[in-house]
Formats: sequence, C-alpha cells, structure tokens
Amino acid sequence: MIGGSGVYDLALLEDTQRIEIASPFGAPSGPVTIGTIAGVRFAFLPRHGEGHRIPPEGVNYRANIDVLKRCGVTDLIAISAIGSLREEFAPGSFVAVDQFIDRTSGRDGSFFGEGLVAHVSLADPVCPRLSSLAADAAQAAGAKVHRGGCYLAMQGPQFSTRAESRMYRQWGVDVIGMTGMPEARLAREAELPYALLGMVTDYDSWRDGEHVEVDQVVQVMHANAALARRTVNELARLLPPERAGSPIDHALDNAIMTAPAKRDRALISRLDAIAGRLAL
Ligand SMILES: CSC[C@H]1O[C@H](OP(=O)(O)O)[C@H](O)[C@@H]1O
Ligand SMILES: Nc1ncnc2[nH]cnc12
Repeated sequence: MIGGSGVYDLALLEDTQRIEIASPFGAPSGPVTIGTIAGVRFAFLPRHGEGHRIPPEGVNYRANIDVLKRCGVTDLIAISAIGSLREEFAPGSFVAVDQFIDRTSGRDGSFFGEGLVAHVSLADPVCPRLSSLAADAAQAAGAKVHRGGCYLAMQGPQFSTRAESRMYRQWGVDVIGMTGMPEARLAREAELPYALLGMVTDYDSWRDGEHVEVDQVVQVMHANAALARRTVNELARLLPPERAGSPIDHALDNAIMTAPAKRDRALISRLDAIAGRLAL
C-alpha cells in the first residue's frame, strides 16, 4: 500500500520490520514497513515521507514503485486525499477511481527510455479486481463508497483556479488530486495491478463563493483516519487466500520495441526488479 496525505503508517500491521531499500531510480520516500494483518503480508510506504516532507511534484514515483517491487509486492493499493468535482461525491465519502487524466508535467513517467523503448496499454489503468476489493473493504468498514470515477492528476502544489476546476467538470472529471499520475502508469509498467481509493476531503473550487483550503482537507482527513484504518483491516480479511493471476502480471509481454542487438545493457540492469522477468 502507498499512503497519501494523512496516512503515514498502517497502525494495524503486526510483526513489523522497517527496511531501507536502495533503488537504481534514486531515493524512495522512505523505508518500507512490512508486516501482517490477519495473516496477509503488507508492505507500506507513505508517499510524502514520514512527517509529510515531500511535495507531490517531488515524490520519486519510480523509486517508490521499484522498491515495492523489490519487496515482492504483487498488487498495489494507493490511498489518496481527493477533491470532488461532483455534488454527489460529498466530503467524507470514498471513491474507487477507475480512470485518469494526467495534467502533471516534468515528472519521470516511465521506467523505460532511450535504449529500451516500451509501450504498455493504459486504456484501463486500474485493476478491476483490486479496485472492487478495495471498495468492498471501505464499504464493510462503514464508508459511503462510489465505485468508479475519473481522477484528474494536476501538477500542484497550488490548488486549481476556479476556471480550471469548472473546465475539469466540463471534461467529465469526477475527482482531483496531485499524485495519482505518474504513479498509476508506472505501476502498469511494473506489472503491478493498481487501485486508487480516494477519500474525498473537499469540494474543489468550482462552487460559487467556496474554495478549497488545506485546513479543511486536514480536518476531513483526521475525521476519516479511523475509517481508513478499518478499511485496511477489512481488506486483509476480504483478500482471497490464493492470489488469482491477472493479465496485468504480463503487461510487458508485447511491449518492448527495441531490437535485442540495440538494447542498452545499463538500462536493462537498472530494470532488474521491474522487468527482470523478461530476461532481456
Ligand atoms: C493535503 S491536500 C493536497 C495533497 O493531498 C493529496 O495527496 P495524496 O494524493 O498523496 O493523498 C493531493 O494529491 C496533494 O498532494
Ligand atoms: N481539491 C483538491 N485538489 C487537488 N488535490 C487535492 N487533494 C485533496 N483535495 C484536493
């Protein structure tokens, strides 16, 4: 699990171990905590680091996913604070996001590049099985849950202007945040089924006379902290004892374009965790 704003630890984890893992993609947000809940092994990483040190544009998304992959993670659930662009997605409710629009810029958005070109499909960026499990867990924990929603990833760190917020509504966007991209696209390249469970903390600035302020976000986040914790607990209980395979486990099978003789050996060795399975 990757925890977002307000979710800096998984208090329910038992038999925990904190591990500092190095990544060829640079420094991750911090050590990974590994432990169990109801017999299920979880690895947890707070996206903004302990004490919320790292801004959304400064998160090393590649290193975070790389180190989780190195821990043996098979499925990735991200928790995020989100603003709502729809009246019926009220603050306090949860949204199991199923689509993204990426308006971020200047972030490293791929593990691949010159010397090893790859194109994975991102038509359906979220794993339906994992997303539905996350939604079931939030519902069992007592949350009001919306299944499906389009998340616009903005660059931040400032919140949107009123004109942007209203334009995003016209685009059919449901919720907004600053971190879902490039996280979701990198998870797909890493062949990790990904789900994003958003906690609505505010109505973004599209309503007359209202605008989002961080104190309001923090207030709703704190009010929701216990619910988020119960959700993780329920999730551990809902996960099937045997993990079913997913087509996302093989997302890279037909993705590599670069001819074997032209491949960059240094890049291939950096990709040992992400694409080692392919024996490039
Ligand atoms: C604290 S409001 C803005 C901040 O919260 C969200 O973070 P995360 O997605 O990690 O929960 C949003 O994306 C911004 O980074
Ligand atoms: N309104 C908003 N815009 C961007 N990110 C957010 N995170 C929580 N609320 C947000």
